[in-house]
Amino acid sequence: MDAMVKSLRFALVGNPNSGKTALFNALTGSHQKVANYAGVTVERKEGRVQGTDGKSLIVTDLPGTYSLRARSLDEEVSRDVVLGTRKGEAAPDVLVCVADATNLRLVLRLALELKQVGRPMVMALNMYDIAQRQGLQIDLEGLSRDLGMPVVTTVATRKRGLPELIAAVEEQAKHAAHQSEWHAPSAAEVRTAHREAERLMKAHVQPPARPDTLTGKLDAVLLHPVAGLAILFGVLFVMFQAVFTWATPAMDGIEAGFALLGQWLGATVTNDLLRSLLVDGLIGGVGSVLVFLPQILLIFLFIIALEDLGYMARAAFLMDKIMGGAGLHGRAFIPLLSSFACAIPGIMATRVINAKRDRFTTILIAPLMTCSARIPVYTLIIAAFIPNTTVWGWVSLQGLVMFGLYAGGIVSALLVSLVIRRVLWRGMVEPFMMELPAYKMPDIKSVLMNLWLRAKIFLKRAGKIILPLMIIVWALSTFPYPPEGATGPAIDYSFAGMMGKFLEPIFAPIGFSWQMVVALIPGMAAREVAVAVLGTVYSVAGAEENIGTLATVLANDWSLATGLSFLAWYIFAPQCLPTIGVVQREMGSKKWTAIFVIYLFALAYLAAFITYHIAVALGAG
Ligand SMILES: Nc1nc2c(ncn2[C@@H]2O[C@H](COP(=O)(O)OP(=O)(O)OP(=O)(O)O)[C@@H](O)[C@H]2O)c(=O)[nH]1
Ligand SMILES: [Mg+2]
Repeated sequence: MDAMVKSLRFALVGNPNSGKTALFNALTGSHQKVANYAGVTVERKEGRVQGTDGKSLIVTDLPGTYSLRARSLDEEVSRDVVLGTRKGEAAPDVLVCVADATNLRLVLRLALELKQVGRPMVMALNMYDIAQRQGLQIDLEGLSRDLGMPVVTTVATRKRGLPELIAAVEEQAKHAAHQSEWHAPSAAEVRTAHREAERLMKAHVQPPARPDTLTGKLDAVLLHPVAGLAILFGVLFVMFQAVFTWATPAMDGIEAGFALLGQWLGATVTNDLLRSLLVDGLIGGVGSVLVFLPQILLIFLFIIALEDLGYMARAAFLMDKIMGGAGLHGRAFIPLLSSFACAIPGIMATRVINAKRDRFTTILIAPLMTCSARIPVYTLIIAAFIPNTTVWGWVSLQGLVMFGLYAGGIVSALLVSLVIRRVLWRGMVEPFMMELPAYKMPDIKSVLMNLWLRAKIFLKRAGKIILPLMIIVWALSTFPYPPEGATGPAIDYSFAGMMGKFLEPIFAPIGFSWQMVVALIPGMAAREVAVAVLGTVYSVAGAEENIGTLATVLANDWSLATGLSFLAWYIFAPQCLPTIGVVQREMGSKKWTAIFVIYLFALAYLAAFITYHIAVALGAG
């Protein structure tokens, strides 16, 4: 019989950055993205929570919103779930209004608006730890009485107050929802709600005894138009320096490990074919990508810590002028920032931008932000062609080039946006007020958890995408065997060799060899596959004479001009089928997807062409 009883469903609604997702994660044990700025969650997420009597409850995390009068796609999601207007989906049994306890004014208005919907409600005063630290006095009973709903306090990041919250939800669920048709509030109703919220604040909330002065003091410097921008560039600069200097020992260790494993396998496996598959295909291929894990994690460590600190919202504020000048909406910053991890969540995050044109512009340039899958490609080519020296005494030249590649992507994105604004759609960019969260010390546990999730994503890709592809690539570069008496390396006679040579003329003008062409095709599945393919192709081609790392092999085989051209190609080329799929879904148009793919390939070819020929002219051919 129990299975027949429908699970109790409740939804977490609240202002952006109030800790809904942190609460959702704490309740369900999931690891949805949490960060200290508004607009992180753009989709609903469902999870299960253990109730008090062993029955499980279903909880929905929602994008942040200030009102049910939704203005963007993500706010529409929240409204539709709250009102139960989605097809085949009833409204949740209970609404939990999640509030940042240190910032109640706006959420009280939302709570009053939500009450009009008529569902049973609970108010969760989250971030109660910060409120207490500040000495903020909230009369919980009075607030609860006036709001007409239970008020519980929670600390999502420390899992405090969760049983009380669940108990309150279960208790409220016993009250039937009173039926009421929600209608968008009139101006007069908005004013009334505003007055009522002010009254509640006055009556029940005493201003903090120790207000947060740190945020203001830090912002005086960090938001300064000159000093602030200088600090922002300084921070990014240090990040890339660190990536090249700190990651090296770990990378060397992993590399040495794979080399040993390869040697051992080479000596123990007697079957030639199997040995080639293991050594050339798997270690030469997948191993050459896994080496980059330390660097990827270091970059993420920086990004996650800066996000948690609340600094990234400041970066958005600082960049707003520059972005606005290039015709980008201020809300484009966070989606573009997410794209540094991967363009897919970045493109989805554009849902917070309400004007379609601003949103489309952002989608079109999102892949120009350097995603983590490019790190292996960039690092490999940099290690091969850029000497590991310091300039000006202490700056790592390799780190400087990496910084340049990231900057190259950003500057190109701004230029493309400028062109789109001039050619496709003119008109004003909507003004936008960025909300600045209070600074918070990053939570070490959650930073480490986030890093671990990143590592898992990277390793999963290596196992699920790269590994199977490498088996195919290895087979294509091994068969058919060369004819009797052949003189060249075996790969020249293989299917891969034939394909590469067939397509080579297209890429010859930008200095690519046929081996690189072989790498580009499976590289469409995921960018870092190109590194794995190069690893396999070169290792199949001549394991004997090419002792040393892949980077050394490339340095011997390619000219500097070819290396630079490959880097330029990689800034632009839309070499990632999953991204193209998401663009199609989010733009909802085949025509726009085609424009997206064609313009990026055209830019990639052009950039590589120019780079190659300038480099050759300067004597790097
Ligand atoms: N100190 C403290 N920090 C918290 C608490 N709850 C959440 N945070 C932090 O607050 C920030 C925002 O949390 P999120 O869960 O991303 O907020 P959200 O409401 O889901 O935000 P959106 O998805 O943008 O609407 C993160 O940096 C969290 O680590 C809390 O109870 N105490
Ligand atoms: Mg969220």
